[in-house]
Amino acid sequence: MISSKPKPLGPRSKSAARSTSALDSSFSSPRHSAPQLTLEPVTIASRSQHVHDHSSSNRNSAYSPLSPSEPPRFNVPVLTLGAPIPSRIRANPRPPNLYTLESNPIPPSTASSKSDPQPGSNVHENGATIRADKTYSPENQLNFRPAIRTETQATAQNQRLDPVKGLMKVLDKLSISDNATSQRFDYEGRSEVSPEDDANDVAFDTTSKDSSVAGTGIRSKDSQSRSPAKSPTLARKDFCDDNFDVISRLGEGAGGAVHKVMDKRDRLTYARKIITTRDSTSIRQVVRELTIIAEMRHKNIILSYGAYMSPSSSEVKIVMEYCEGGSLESIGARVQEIGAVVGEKPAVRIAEGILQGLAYLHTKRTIHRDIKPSNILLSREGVVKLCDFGVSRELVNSNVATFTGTLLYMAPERIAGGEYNVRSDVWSTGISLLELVQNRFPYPSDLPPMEIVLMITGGETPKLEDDPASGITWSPEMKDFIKQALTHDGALRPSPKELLEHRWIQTVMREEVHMARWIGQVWGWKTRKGRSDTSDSIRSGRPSSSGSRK
Ligand SMILES: Nc1ncnc2c1ncn2[C@@H]1O[C@H](COP(=O)(O)OP(=O)(O)OP(=O)(O)O)[C@@H](O)[C@H]1O
Repeated sequence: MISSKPKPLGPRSKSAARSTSALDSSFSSPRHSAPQLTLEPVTIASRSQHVHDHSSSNRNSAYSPLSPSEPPRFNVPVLTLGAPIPSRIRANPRPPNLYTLESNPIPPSTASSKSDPQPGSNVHENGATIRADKTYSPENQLNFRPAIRTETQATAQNQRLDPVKGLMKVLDKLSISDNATSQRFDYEGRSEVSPEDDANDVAFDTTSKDSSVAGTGIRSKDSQSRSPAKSPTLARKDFCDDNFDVISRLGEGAGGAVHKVMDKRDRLTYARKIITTRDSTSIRQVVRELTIIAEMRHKNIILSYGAYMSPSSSEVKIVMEYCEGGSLESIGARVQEIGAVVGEKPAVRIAEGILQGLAYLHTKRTIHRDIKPSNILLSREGVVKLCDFGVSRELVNSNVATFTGTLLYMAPERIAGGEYNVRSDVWSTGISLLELVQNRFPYPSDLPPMEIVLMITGGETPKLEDDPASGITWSPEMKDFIKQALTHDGALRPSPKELLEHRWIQTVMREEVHMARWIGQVWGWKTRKGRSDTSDSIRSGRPSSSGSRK
């Protein structure tokens, strides 16, 4: 028995990865033979703080930097845990967003002068080839439902140069319809699926009898807070600052902060994203985001309840469902913190949820364009919810060469400024998953952006590799899945729908995984009996009998 007292770790230090345990080991048969470790409670932020606040800023402040005497333990250039690290790479294994390049998709002047390409023809712009199945202009940015589109097009001349007017119109239309909370669509956008019918989607209701999540034995930590699904009377309501209590700060992105808020009128909890509209460009961005999210109804896409603009400020506030499970970024950090690893079964559920969400977006002619761990949320029941459509846009945006999103997760073709499509989101999914299961970013992280760009575009493709030192072995199917997702050539890379057919998804999805329990284990949520659900097998790294990592 090795006894290891956790040392203060850098945010993504790999020392924890050496003392791993499969987070799903309680309901799986791990293939790894991780050393048995006694992990003492880590000396970082309290568990309750993690449950309610997954902000990266909070998390970062909870960690101490590696002590100068302790060598960094994560690996370069890519994939094998434990290799030494060049001195040029600092201890922080993943930098913050290196940069996010944003630009207005079409300046009004350009838009008004541009002649619309014929559907089906190819548009060449800034080195990118775009299939112009549909044209993109500020006019249809301001629309979010087909019926309104026609009307808006009719008044396009008036609106083109008035983004504030367009924003107000979108805000006005955005409030959710009375029955929207009970309506979901499959990823083909065909059939409606109600949360009650969907066994995976027990989300939205922590109001039932005993505030526990169905079947999990996990009692809601915040029995006073409720999610909105079972309150049809309040499905449509007016949102304004006065009606909300801010409970905690969940995080902050480029656009603004996200808070957990509670509606004082009914004590329902939401996540509220603030976007500061400094100028017409950011207003256009907000309009784009609102336009996209207002259309989305899928269990793997964050549900938006409405938006409002504070009269006294230039802020737009988007009210959306609160995802108690946090982002993959916060989950990854937490998993590392407790000295565990994510097993294949939960990994496959997460992968499947992301791909279903992307496939659905594709049916809506949308690519996300900013898939990364902080934009992949999990509900309390462990259901994936893609969020942050601030930089996503319609597939046929004629200015697709606009270089947005986070560089680190960008597909090679995007970085190279070439043609891209929904398959670029698949690359970002592969990098995000690889980072999650390996507990480290797949590329050397503190390299100057240009060096990372060269690695990504130069074809240095990360792989999922076993970690013999920790006794971790991944299935060949999972390795192949990652390999397919990270196909360097965007044209050869599978689409989300194609990747859903991969045998790793197909086989492992058949196995039972209790994602609600898993996410409860990750965050150490209390069970009905009042004890933490972070089971002994997670803490100790106890290998299960058959030694499979699944
Ligand atoms: N609906 C939600 N429920 C719970 N947490 C959320 C929700 N939406 C966002 N968050 C948290 O807030 C953080 C900030 O979200 P946001 O979308 O503003 O920015 P980001 O994705 O982190 O960065 P950027 O927008 O700059 O790329 C996320 O990382 C996530 O942890």
